[in-house]
Amino acid sequence: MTEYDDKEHIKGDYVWLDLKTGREFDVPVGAVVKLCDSGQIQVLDDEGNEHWISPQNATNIKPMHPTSIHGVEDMIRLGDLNEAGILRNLLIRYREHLIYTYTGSILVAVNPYQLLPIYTPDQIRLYTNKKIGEMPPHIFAIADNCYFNMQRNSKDQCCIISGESGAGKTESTKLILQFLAAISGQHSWIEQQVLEANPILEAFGNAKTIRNDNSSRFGKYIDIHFNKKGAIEGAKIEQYLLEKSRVCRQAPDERNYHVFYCMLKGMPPDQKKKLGLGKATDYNYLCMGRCTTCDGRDDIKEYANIRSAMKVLMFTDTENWEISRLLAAILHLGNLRYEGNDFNISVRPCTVTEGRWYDVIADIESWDALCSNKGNVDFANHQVKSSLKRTEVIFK
Ligand SMILES: Nc1ncnc2c1ncn2[C@@H]1O[C@H](COP(=O)(O)OP(=O)(O)OP(=O)(O)O)[C@@H](O)[C@H]1O
Repeated sequence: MTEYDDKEHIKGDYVWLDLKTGREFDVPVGAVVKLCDSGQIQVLDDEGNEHWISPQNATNIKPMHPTSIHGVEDMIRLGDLNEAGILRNLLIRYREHLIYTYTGSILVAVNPYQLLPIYTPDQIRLYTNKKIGEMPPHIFAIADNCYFNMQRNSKDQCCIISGESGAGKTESTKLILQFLAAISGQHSWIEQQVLEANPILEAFGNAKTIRNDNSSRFGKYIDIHFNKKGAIEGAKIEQYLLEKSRVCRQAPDERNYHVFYCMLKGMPPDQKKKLGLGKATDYNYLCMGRCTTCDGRDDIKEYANIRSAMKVLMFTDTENWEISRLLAAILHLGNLRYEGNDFNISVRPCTVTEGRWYDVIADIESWDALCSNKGNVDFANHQVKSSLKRTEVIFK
């Protein structure tokens, strides 16, 4: 027993309150003693609830270590280094809009779900060329540390960003890139291209899910190359495990990839006419989740951003048009309906009973490439009733 957990509780003391509810994630919460009256103790917990603790339940409260009372910037310093201590530390800091906290060299970020004024050019300047710990915890401090370790030691550096869906990984990645681009100096075309790759990747690889309106449905590894002077010279982005099934199916309240909705909202009418495109609700592949819009996302504006990012990345007009045609063909193909003709032979022909814009579908030169990528799929041996599934197989 330490000195601080051996004493009588008095008004104003901070304690850990273990309500022992038996529920999942049952951890003690912080509380402050409001009253001590003939053995009974009244406490007010961090969530604003009052509790009376009888002498029989006195073991439900334990004194709090002084480091947990007002929180610490580096959780290594917590006297109560346990789940309750960590969670309370993050909570009280979060309530003061301090979303970043260190645990040694690891940065813990709590998603604020609001734009905080902590990513300005002034903040970038403040965090440039500082040792970790010299300034309050910040994602810029981690980026700065990597950059200067790379320069000082001539060694590659790596940041791993992990967390559950919606935790803020994508935003953190963008902030690190923004910081590196700002401090590496020259503001070159290459730097611009590295930054502008994001809107394109997000358009084709992010979607609205029930947990995150802009959920990345793939993992990525971004390799940034710096020259000897520390300027960005190039980048390579590798993507892993794209959730291909989303092209054909979406869970309730979820959307397909952003690019489809952006294209239908933002493409000029004459181009849409050529591709036979209508509105999102016209396409099976876009409305399975019964959700074609996304609060807080402006698909028209996003389409303009995608197009300008494509310009920066030097996609030609022909390439842009081919991409639009491919996207349109996917949507039309999703609207086709089939009927089997003869179920007695192994290669079962079928008739398309419903569908329009065959020319857009048939005219896609890349179909062959798409299908041959699926090398092992034997279309002939699938049941004709699963023709719809076959269409999906092409996309997956
Ligand atoms: N630092 C931040 N400041 C303000 N808002 C943020 C911050 N980090 C995240 N958000 C908000 O939270 C949302 C979800 O974050 P983000 O897309 O980065 O999560 P994620 O971890 O990449 O999720 P997923 O694994 O689903 O892709 C963002 O769209 C943004 O609104």
